[in-house]
Amino acid sequence: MNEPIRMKNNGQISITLHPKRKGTIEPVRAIHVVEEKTDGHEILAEIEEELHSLVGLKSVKQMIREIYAWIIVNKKRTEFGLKTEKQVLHMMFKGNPGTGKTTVARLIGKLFYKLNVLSKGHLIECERADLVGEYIGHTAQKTRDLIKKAMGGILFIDEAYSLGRGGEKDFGKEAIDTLVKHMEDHQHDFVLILAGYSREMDTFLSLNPGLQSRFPIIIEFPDYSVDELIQIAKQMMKQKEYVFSEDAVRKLTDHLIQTKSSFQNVRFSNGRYIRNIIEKSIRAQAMRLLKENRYGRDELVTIRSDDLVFPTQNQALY
Ligand SMILES: Nc1ncnc2c1ncn2[C@@H]1O[C@H](COP(=O)(O)OP(=O)(O)OP(=O)(O)O)[C@@H](O)[C@H]1O
Repeated sequence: MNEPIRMKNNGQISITLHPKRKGTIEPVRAIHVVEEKTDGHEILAEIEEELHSLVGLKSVKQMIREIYAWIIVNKKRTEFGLKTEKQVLHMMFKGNPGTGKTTVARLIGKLFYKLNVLSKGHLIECERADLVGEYIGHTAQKTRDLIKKAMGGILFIDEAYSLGRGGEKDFGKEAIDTLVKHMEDHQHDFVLILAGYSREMDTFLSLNPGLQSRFPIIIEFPDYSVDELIQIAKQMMKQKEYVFSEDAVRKLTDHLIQTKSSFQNVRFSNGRYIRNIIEKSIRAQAMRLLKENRYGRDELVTIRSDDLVFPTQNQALY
């Protein structure tokens, strides 16, 4: 984490400032304020490490690197008094459930905190019901309260298209208007991410033409391939200190091939589906071990093919 004041190798004192960050210090004449020279590389290394832990998402990773480069270069240009592009960082994430949208939003929060773009970098996740109220004025108040909580961080609205559901007369419109007002007034205090399924988000934007230009960064999250889903599964298992037997990997692969083909063009819930299988299978393994009364280390960590529990068709959807 950045310290507000740091002595550098060359004897200069660097102050890292953010207008809203607690404990920051106003620069005084005697102190030469310089931009951290090493920070950029350190942050990039940390970000690369985090990106590495995400399976697939090649174009998402590329986009994050571009945003990173854009912020750094803009900072450097400012130092030389050069013109910079207006840095609007509100974003739209389009993709099916479980494709990593929330995970990436959290990562972007961390990145912006490290780059001093946001003072806290936390994520406030919400959906229509959290924003929309029941009477005139209630929605604006609820929306404002959430924006307040998100100050210094990211306001992530899942299934954002549902705000446009009821048209002009719906309170969703009031929520959109309040959001738009605040994203202009507090442009540098929070980042708004609207997330949702691609098709619905496109319809939502076509019905609210003024919105599109306010979200210059649009990231598409594709469905994962079977190979990627297996990698995600192995990674989740590793984090929980479990492994699949070879048979279990084969059975899971076959199941995913079959499920994905039967869900073509429908919303398959990707990483969330995998997490579901793992949680259910861990419980099934525990029942088996109890029955067999076998508690060796290998037994405790291994999920066998007959431990695997697959969700029903409906659970695969959302
Ligand atoms: N690329 C990935 N690498 C590793 N794990 C992933 C990846 N994508 C998703 N996951 C895992 O899958 C699960 C669902 O991901 P996440 O909640 O980020 O998806 P989402 O797109 O926000 O879904 P939803 O909109 O349905 O909430 C999480 O447990 C997450 O850690």
